[in-house]
Amino acid sequence: MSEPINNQILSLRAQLEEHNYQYYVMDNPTVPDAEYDRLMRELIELETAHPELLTADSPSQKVGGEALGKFEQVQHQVPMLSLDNAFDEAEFTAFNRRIKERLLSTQELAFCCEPKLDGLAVSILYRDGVLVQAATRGDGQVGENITENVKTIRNIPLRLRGEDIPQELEVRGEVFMDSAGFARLNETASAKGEKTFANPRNAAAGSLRQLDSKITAKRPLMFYAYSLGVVQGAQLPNEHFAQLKKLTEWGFPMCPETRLVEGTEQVIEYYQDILTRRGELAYEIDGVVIKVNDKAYQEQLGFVARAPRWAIAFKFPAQEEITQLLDVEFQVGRTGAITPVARLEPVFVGGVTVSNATLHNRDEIDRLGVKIGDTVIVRRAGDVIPQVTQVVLDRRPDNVRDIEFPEHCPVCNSHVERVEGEAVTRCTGGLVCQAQRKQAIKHFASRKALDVDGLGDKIVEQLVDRELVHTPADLFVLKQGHFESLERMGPKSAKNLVEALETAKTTTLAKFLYALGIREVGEATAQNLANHFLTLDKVMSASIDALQEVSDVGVIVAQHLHAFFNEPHNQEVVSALLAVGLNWPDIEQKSEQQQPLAGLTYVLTGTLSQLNRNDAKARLQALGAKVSGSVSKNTHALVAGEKAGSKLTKAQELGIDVLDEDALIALLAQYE
Ligand SMILES: NC(=O)c1ccc[n+]([C@@H]2O[C@H](COP(=O)([O-])OP(=O)(O)OC[C@H]3O[C@@H](n4cnc5c(N)ncnc54)[C@H](O)[C@@H]3O)[C@@H](O)[C@H]2O)c1
Ligand SMILES: [Zn+2]
Repeated sequence: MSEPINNQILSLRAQLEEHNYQYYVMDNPTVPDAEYDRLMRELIELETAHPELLTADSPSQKVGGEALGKFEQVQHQVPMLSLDNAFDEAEFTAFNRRIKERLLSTQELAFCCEPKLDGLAVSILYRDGVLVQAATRGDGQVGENITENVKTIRNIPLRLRGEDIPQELEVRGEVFMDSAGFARLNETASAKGEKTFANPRNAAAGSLRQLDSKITAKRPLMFYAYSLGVVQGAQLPNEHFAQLKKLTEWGFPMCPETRLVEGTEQVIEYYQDILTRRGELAYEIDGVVIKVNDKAYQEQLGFVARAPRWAIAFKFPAQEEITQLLDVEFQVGRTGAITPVARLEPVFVGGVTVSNATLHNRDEIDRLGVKIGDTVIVRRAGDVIPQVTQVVLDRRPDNVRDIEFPEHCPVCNSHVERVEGEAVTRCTGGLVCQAQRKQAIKHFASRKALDVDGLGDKIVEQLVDRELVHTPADLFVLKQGHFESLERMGPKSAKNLVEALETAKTTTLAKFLYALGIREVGEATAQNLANHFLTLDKVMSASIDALQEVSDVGVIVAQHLHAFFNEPHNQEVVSALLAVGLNWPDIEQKSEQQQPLAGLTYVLTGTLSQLNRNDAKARLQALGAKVSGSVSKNTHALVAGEKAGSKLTKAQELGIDVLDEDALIALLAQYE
């Protein structure tokens, strides 16, 4: 009988040891805390049922973490312990009952309630009011000397303030990273292609345990004091809460949510209140810590192997859980962005059952290295949409499949486009895609586009929801009766709307191009396109290179334009718009006289100091010149600003005229 049990115990211990190593030594846990806590519970239950199998070196008996050899070691005079957990109200009441029995107390106890900050414990030693040493918890007996790093944390006093300064004072508390600082740190790291931290706790631990304190100094670390170690040469209050108050007088920050309460009912109220506000707090917490307030009682209760009997961590529902990635589907957003969505084996996390999580984009999938069938960690913090944060590689099954990004929009089947340097993949069917329809039609009718008077957002939404309008072209075939059927639409406004649509049919090429809602094509760009190409046909058939000759159009905008007009669905809508009668006056080609630089190609290079490059380009174009991106034998002249490079060399090789900025200004002045 006890043979298989012993094996089970040994296996649990081995798993927990490995998790401890990843978590405490590498600051890079491979499973969520909830999973770790379950394994620990299982171990403790087996050991309790079979006390003969309990050994002193079991992870259930030790404070996790060992001091790394790369740091000097610090022996703690008073051990730094862990905390026992209560996972629900019943476990908390059981804790209360146990201690009352031990204390032979029939009265409700006073408790100090504190958020359980998710960072790491440090001990900071002051001699005659000056910070002389700081250490991590380590294995509880021996920690790591991190004095220089701790000195860089802005809200830790280097010198105590106020009066009655003790000869020796050891303050303990949590070093943590607030949520905003954590997000910023990870954003910067991922922008640089560096490794990101799984959660604020690991970010805090990784930042504090640096050999170079200059690195620590750059990290957004904070500290809240929550207890005392050694104290010599001072008379302190004999209640925990009052001691914390004393610490604040000496200049230590204390968590502002700390409260003194009486009895279990008030503890539960406190727990509920903090749980409700969990998402609003500036930092992450994984529960609250409940401590017997009376120091004499604390002493009477004492310790077990790895935790005090007088305190308990009353945990919140986990925000990270482990589950299976069943499949990946692709959703199309209002603006055409295609987001991969993970379909998960449903799992209870962050207080709800989660079966979908976002995978953000293609880069994120690559970064995670995730495949369909993988075991993954899902995180749901507050109201933020659940995310897949990590793959548990140890638990990758053999039959995993790669995630294939679609080449066509899953909603409208248009081509998808991915612009270089952008993480997002988009549907190019802006005018037809059901997912983008409302947005596209609102934009089409907006004031700076076709300016359809009276076609407000609410009306567009109803038209789309009732399937009366699929593309902007459909607007123009609607009759008064269609509009009258909408909510809050009388015959008069319906009639006005039909007339407004009729009026809107006559527009300009620039407004028409803008109304199409092509990504990054604003009013000014649309105007430049119209001036440059003169006709819609020429805009639609222009190559990426030709598009870049237009002022204000760089390679990205050119790619968006090209992709848009090459999508057959969009071509159909444009034809339909022309068929229902959209029209605009011809743009007059300026006469030769007004276009003294007609037929000449200029290239701009280097930095211009008096003119803005785009303006210079636009002004040359207004005079009829072409402005190209590269020098060839067809180039009429090169305008070379400061620090001109290879284009200048090439122009010189080809014997092409080179103008400096002053010469360009003189040229423009001559004709403008
Ligand atoms: N995911 C993993 O692989 C993995 C591995 C090891 C440990 N863990 C997690 O760590 C836990 C064990 O770590 P632990 O031993 O540090 O215990 P703990 O984090 O559950 O509790 C003790 C710690 O709480 C912190 N704390 C925060 N606020 C406090 C306050 N107001 N008063 C007192 N202490 C406060 C202190 O740092 C203290 O050391 C596990 O329950 C698990 O959740 C996870
Ligand atoms: Zn689409």
